[in-house]
Amino acid sequence: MTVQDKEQRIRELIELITEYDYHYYTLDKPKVTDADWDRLYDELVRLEAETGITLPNSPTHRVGSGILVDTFPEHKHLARLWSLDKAQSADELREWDKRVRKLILDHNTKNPDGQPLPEPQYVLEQKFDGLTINLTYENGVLVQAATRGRGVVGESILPQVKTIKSVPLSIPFRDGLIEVQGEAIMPLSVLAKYNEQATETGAELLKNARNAASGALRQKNVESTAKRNLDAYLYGIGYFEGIDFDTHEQILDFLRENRIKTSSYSKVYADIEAVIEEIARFDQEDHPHLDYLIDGMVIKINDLATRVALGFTDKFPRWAVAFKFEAEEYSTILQSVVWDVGRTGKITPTALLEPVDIGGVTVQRATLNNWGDIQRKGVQVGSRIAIRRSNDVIPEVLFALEDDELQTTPIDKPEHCPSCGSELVEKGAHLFCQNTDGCRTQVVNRISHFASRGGMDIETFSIKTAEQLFDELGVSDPADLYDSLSMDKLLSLPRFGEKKAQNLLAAIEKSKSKDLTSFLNALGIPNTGARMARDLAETFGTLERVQSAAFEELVAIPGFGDIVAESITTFFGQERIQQSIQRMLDAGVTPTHEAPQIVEAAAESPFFGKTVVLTGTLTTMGRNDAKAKLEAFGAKVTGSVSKKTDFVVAGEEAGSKLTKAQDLGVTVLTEQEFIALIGEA
Ligand SMILES: NC(=O)c1ccc[n+]([C@@H]2O[C@H](COP(=O)([O-])OP(=O)(O)OC[C@H]3O[C@@H](n4cnc5c(N)ncnc54)[C@H](O)[C@@H]3O)[C@@H](O)[C@H]2O)c1
Ligand SMILES: [Zn+2]
Repeated sequence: MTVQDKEQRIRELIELITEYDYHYYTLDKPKVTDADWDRLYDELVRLEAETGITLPNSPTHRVGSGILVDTFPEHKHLARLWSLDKAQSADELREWDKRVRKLILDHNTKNPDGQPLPEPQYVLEQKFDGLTINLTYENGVLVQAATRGRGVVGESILPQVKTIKSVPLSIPFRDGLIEVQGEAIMPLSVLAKYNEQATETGAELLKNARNAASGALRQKNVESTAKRNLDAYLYGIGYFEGIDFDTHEQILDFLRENRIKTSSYSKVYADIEAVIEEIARFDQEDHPHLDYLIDGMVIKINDLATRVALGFTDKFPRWAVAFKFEAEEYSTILQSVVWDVGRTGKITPTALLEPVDIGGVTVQRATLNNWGDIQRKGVQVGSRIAIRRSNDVIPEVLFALEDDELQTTPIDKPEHCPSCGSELVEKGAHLFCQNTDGCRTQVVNRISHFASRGGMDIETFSIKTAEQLFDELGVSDPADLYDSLSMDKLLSLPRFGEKKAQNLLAAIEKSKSKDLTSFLNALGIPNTGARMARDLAETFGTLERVQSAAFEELVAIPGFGDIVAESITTFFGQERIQQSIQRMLDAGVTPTHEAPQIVEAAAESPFFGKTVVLTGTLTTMGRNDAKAKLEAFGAKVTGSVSKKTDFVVAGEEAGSKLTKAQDLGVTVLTEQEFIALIGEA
């Protein structure tokens, strides 16, 4: 590239980034994923460094979007807000640490008579991904709340911020003026619930938690903001008078004393290697369990005098750096859609993608959930789409990115089952094949699920076995496994020797004594996962009682909504299912439930007969241990908080469940209180 080419590219990049920033910051409707944006931005930074050219409108010298809409009044921040320098790798963090130490050394050498700056201590925090907010408290009263905007001037969104219940409207500190900085976020559970409802009502989906938070706070109509149930974490004080601080830790303590919500996670290290280690641990162990979005972690120098000495570039402080986690959202082109039929007859679409590299893995498929989802997400063949990275399941198509230059065509709605060709029926968002016993793929999926590990765990049974049994022996119902297979029949099958047949029959025989939870899970009740199968077994104790459970009894189980309860009653109401179950029982299947062993002193325990929810990270004993202990004391441990919950045990970083418990007035125990009550035993 010649210098002219580079300058040309710089202009292009500035234009693109400016356009994307407008969509991201001002409209809350990103045109590209963060990963795409970061790539362009990094390219711009590199070209500017190579050429020494920085145009006056370059985003590399500016905080935020630069565009404020006139919907909201302006607020001039008392102390400017900044962007953060970024590190993508451990080595980049080491370089940053070196720079910091050199700056400190230089400062101390140049000022031999002054108070020398101490060796750096690093505070490690989570980098919340939402909308930056700056709260002004004047003599104890919240008088202003603003977005970051351009850093110097933001938008005043006080009425909107007041809808966030954890933001105190007044604080005990009444002796001056302070500005508290933080991030407003939408909890992931709130987002999921919102989108679930939007799916039912056909309303527009929220794309992700960041845009949702940002969009909600920039609603003119405060009632709409309130409905979004936002939360906020505050992590710093920019401007202060009437009080003084020496360290960041003191600031955090002050915030907590003033009942301002801070993250309970912040750790201090003297050494960058320890920081790097902890970041890796956190990303592995804690990150997946958070109920809010974070896009990385922030490392800040603890000592405030050092911060003043190190100062700022025109964009970010030299005393802090953000370690960015690998992006969650990536973009690619949707090339076509293939349809499959699952064990319940549900027809599911899979998107075939232009291959995209996600963390070293080439991804070519993503799930689209169902026909209704395709409509709502507005994706078409040829669309540029955002997909979400996930570690163990195939990625999900999130939404179509706006790109006017692409030729797209609507996705055809299938009329016939891809496996058996029978006509499909539309129910809500889903399409169904109703050829329950004759649809090969459907039957094979159903029987394989029945025999799988989480179900009846029939050893040696595979998809191949299910196919063979269906094709050659007409096995289409799980009950057929128990009352219509024989040695002779199996031996008549191709590739079935005596040994193999014997093993299969023995495994089937063994499965007859599987417990009730496994049996219920094996049946594959629609919308009812393994956890719910267990809840059913624990609540009702016997198969007959589960089969005859009424809708009201089912919705009373914590975590069971209308849809689940309805699915269960409908399922057991079907004659086909009743007959199948009866045949299995006649053949000697005995699905029974054993209640957990209760310790002798249980009746005296405060947890006896109570419903308990565990949330957050328990540091002294793992959640599984805690659960086992509680059950031994006759408690029921459930997954979600409702009015029926008696106790919530909140460990570190407890999220929405804790908030919900507080809202409902459920007794909340800290880990220490819990351990005191349960006894060390
Ligand atoms: N997709 C798009 O179109 C698009 C457009 C623009 C920007 N972006 C994304 O935004 C990023 C740049 O955004 P930015 O400059 O707004 O933010 P940044 O990444 O520079 O981070 C600064 C912000 O981090 C927040 N933060 C969260 N937790 C914090 C903590 N514990 N301590 C201190 N600060 C904390 C602060 O509110 C602060 O405003 C890019 O990397 C890109 O991924 C995407
Ligand atoms: Zn079919």
